[in-house]
Amino acid sequence: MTPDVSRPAGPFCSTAPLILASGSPRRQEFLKNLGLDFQVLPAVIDETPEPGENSVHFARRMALEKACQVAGIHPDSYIISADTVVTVRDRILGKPADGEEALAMLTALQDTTHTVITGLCLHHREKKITELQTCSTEVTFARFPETALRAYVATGEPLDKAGGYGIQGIGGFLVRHIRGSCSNVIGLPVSQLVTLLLHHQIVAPCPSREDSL
Ligand SMILES: Cc1cn([C@H]2C[C@H](O)[C@@H](COP(=O)(O)OP(=O)(O)OP(=O)(O)O)O2)c(=O)[nH]c1=O
Repeated sequence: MTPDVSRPAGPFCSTAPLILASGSPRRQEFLKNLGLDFQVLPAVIDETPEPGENSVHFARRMALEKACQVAGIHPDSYIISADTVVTVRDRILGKPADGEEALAMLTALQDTTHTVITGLCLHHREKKITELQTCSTEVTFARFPETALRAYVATGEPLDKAGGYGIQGIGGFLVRHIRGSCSNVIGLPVSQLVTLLLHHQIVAPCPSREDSL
């Protein structure tokens, strides 16, 4: 593989075959920034909550199902998967189906605090390793006129994102306060993930980086 010279080398190196079971460009970017070599293999699963299922259970179940599906094809690799949902007043908000649903989600989040929950899974079928964790972040939105929300939806940014916004992009204007991991809101609790990867010795600090100080 040709190294990407425009990107500074990340602080870690992979020590085992690693698969990201996600089509999310944000999750891919996080792993690239860490310096990891990995393959991308998005899982295709039914992402519908069971009746009465709470958000934490749902996000964990989705992350586990994504990992297990890809493990069926690659039982000899470590698989990372995640699922991010927004929850407000006991409702689970996934990705909006269209602009109208995105607007309804953003309206429900106005001037209030919601929780962003990510289920994170690290799985290796042959080694019988399944780590399933949760990360929660509280996000408080300001209030804006409906015309502003409509104009934001028209940018197209909300459509592939849970809750109908992207904190890392234009949607940053919606957020008055955040408590907890920001990377978690963007789809991957990176600090928690690196702790897991180091614990299982799947990544190591990159020796060339350590020596170049
Ligand atoms: C709230 C919020 C969500 N998101 C994204 C993170 C996730 O990619 C997405 C939630 O959908 P997910 O179903 O978690 O992930 P995905 O469909 O993008 O990818 P895959 O199912 O293949 O793993 O919303 C942001 O990028 N910024 C935000 O501020």
